[in-house]
Order: sequence, then structure tokens, then C-alpha cells
Amino acid sequence: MVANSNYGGSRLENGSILSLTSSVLASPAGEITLTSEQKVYDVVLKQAALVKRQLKSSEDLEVKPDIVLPGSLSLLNEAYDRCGEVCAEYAKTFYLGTMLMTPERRKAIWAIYVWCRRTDELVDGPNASHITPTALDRWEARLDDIFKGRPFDMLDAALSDTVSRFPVDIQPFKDMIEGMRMDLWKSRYKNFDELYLYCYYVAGTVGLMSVPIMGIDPESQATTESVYNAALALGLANQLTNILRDVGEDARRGRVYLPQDELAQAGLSDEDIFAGKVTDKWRNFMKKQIKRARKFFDDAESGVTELSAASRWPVWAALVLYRQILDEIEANDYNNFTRRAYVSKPKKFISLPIAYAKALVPPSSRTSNPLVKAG
Ligand SMILES: CC(C)=CCC/C(C)=C/CC/C(C)=C/CC/C(C)=C/[C@@H]1[C@@H](COP(=O)(O)OP(=O)(O)O)[C@]1(C)CC/C=C(\C)CC/C=C(\C)CCC=C(C)C
Ligand SMILES: [Mn+2]
Repeated sequence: MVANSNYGGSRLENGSILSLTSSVLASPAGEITLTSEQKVYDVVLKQAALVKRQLKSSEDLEVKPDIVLPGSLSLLNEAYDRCGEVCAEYAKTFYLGTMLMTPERRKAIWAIYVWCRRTDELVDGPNASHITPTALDRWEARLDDIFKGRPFDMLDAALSDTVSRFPVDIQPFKDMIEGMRMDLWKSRYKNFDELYLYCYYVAGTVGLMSVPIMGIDPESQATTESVYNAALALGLANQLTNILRDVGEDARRGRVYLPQDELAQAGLSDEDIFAGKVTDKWRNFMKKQIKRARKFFDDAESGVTELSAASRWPVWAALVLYRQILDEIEANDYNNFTRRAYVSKPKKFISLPIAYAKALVPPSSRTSNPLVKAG
């Protein structure tokens, strides 16, 4: 779980979370001493405060009433349907999971999914080699327009509608673009602190975007911050798992996301990764990395139960299925250089009712719940 921190930080209107004010502690050399975890926790606190304030101001209405301009509703429905199709095409199991959500929430999650997928495609898709920082700046300007109610195309229109109905903030979206910017210039991570920030940008942000849509169960006694923290943890866990699964594939593109200092401590280097030989050194290194990823999944678990009842199943399914990729890496004897770990269809099939059973558990009102408000 992300630790409670006591520090000040703020963001320039258009900047990433790295734009911090003078309330930040500085070392004698004048360097900023905040860890990535602390910087990200600042975002979590702000997102939680924002959602609380906005829910209050709309008198706890979770979905704002429709304002329909003549002819616009069918276009909007088409736009949402298209988002659903994209989602079904790229993430079948997840799409199935969203079918249990209320129609408003389901459509909103599809719209966010599509925006995230398109953002990732900019740097990972077929046109990735033509993508420049300027193209990402243009994508960010387009995001600003989405939030101002001036969408550029149909898929943007769905997101524009979503952000007008749910208390979603622009910051996690901007931060995701920041992560894609990082992918343009950075291919090595000195330590876990650097990797943590990257994982927040490209995946923790998804958790923060999703909570206002998923909704927190009205019976939940948990603090909003703790639920956001759990959502962040699930995003981080998923991305760390992605990185561990894709070591070989990333290396072939010249990328090593694994922390350089931890590789060195294990007696390993980039050359060992490019050579792609599974040795005992590699196995021991991987065991530690897997242990850390599992810890983030554990941190996410308590938060899932606090979500509104209909949102719990898709999130449990995502958690249970993604976590199994780590088991598969182990089953492959840590060969993530030439074998891609994946969860087989039968295993997926068994996991879905397990996720469903977990989703039936309501939020706990007992004080033993680690997320429950004090007093
Ligand atoms: C309280 C609590 C636990 C709430 C739940 C919060 C929640 C729904 C968290 C979801 C976390 C999640 C699914 C994160 C996605 C992480 C991820 C895999 C990010 C990928 C980034 C880049 O990776 P890379 O390029 O290395 O990998 P590929 O080879 O390209 O796969 C992403 C691809 C960024 C783009 C992310 C998406 C397309 C997924 C967006 C998903 C949603 C908006 C829906 C999330 C909802 C559910 C129910 C899972
Ligand atoms: Mn990608």
C-alpha cells in the first residue's frame, strides 16, 4: 500500500505531477527529495478530494441527467456502441465483465478504455515510428478539448459525454500522455523509483480514471483515499506484470524496463537480457520481481470489495486473471525471453466464477477492515 506522506506538492495547470512547489523538501545540494511514491500519493489525495467535493455538489447524484440536443442522442449512442465494439475486439474478457455493470457505467468505461487504447497505440501501434513529442502535444490539446466539450471525432465525443456525467478529472489522462512521452525518450530505468513513476503514468492512472465511474458502494466505510490507493495499486500491479511478461519482447525493441540497480545487485546486466539465457541468477532475480508485483495485487484486493456491487466483478476478474500471468511466468521456469506467459482458456473459464463469488462479498463494516475510517 502506498504510504501516508506528509508533504506539499502541486501541479502547474498544464504540467505533469513533477512540477512541484517550494513546499517540497530539498537536500543540501538543492535536489528534490520526494520519492515517486510520494509524488503519486499527492495525485491520489487530490483525486479523492475532487470526487468527494463533486459528489457533494451534485447532491450525491452519481450520474448527471441527460441534456439532449435534437439529433445528438443517436450519434452519441453510435459513438458509445463503437467504443463497445473496440473494447470487445481488444479485450474480450474485460468486455464481458462490463456487461454486468449498469449501462451508464459500462458505456463510460468503454469510452475511457478506447481513449487509453488509442493513446497507447500512438507509441506502440503501426505508426509509432512517426510519433514525435509534438504529436503527443497535439493529442493532449485534443484531450483538453474533450474536457471542454469540443470533441474532435466520434470516439472523443463518447469520452466528452462521459466526463460531463461522472466526476472524472483530467489529471490522470494527462499523466498517461506523460508516460507515453517517456516511452519516446527513455529506455532504461535506474531504479524502482523511476519505474514506479512510469508505471503510475501508463497504468496507475487507469485505476484513478476508473474509480469515479465504478463508484464506491454506499455501504462502504472505507476512506475515498484508500479506495483510490487500491485502484492505483491494481494499475501498478498490472503494469509490473506486463513488464515481467514482456522482457524478451521489450529487449528486442531495445527496451529494458527492469531496474538497473536491482539487475546489477543480482549480478546481471543488459547483456544478459539480450542474450536471453535463463540462469539461476535470472531465476532468483525474477522471484523477487514477482514477489513485488504480487504485493501490489494484494494491496489492491481490499479496495475492490469497496466498489459498488455491479462494478466488483469485472475488477475482480481483471485482478485474478492478470495475477495468474505471474504464476505462468513461474510455470515457464522464468523464461520470459522467448516464451510469452498467458492464461489458458480453461484457466480463464474457471477464474470467472471465482471472481464472481468474490464480487458477492459486500464491503465490511467491521473495524478490522484496514480501509475503514477511524472513529
Ligand atoms: C479499488 C479498485 C481496485 C478499483 C479498480 C480500478 C481499476 C479498474 C483498475 C484497472 C487497472 C488496469 C486494468 C490498468 C491497466 C494497466 C495496463 C495494462 C496498462 C497498459 C499500458 C501500456 O502497456 P504496454 O505498452 O507495456 O503494454 P501492451 O503490450 O501495449 O499491452 C497500457 C496498454 C495503457 C492503456 C490501458 C488500457 C488500454 C486499459 C484501459 C482499461 C480501462 C479503462 C478499464 C479498466 C477497468 C477494468 C474493470 C479492468
Ligand atoms: Mn502498449
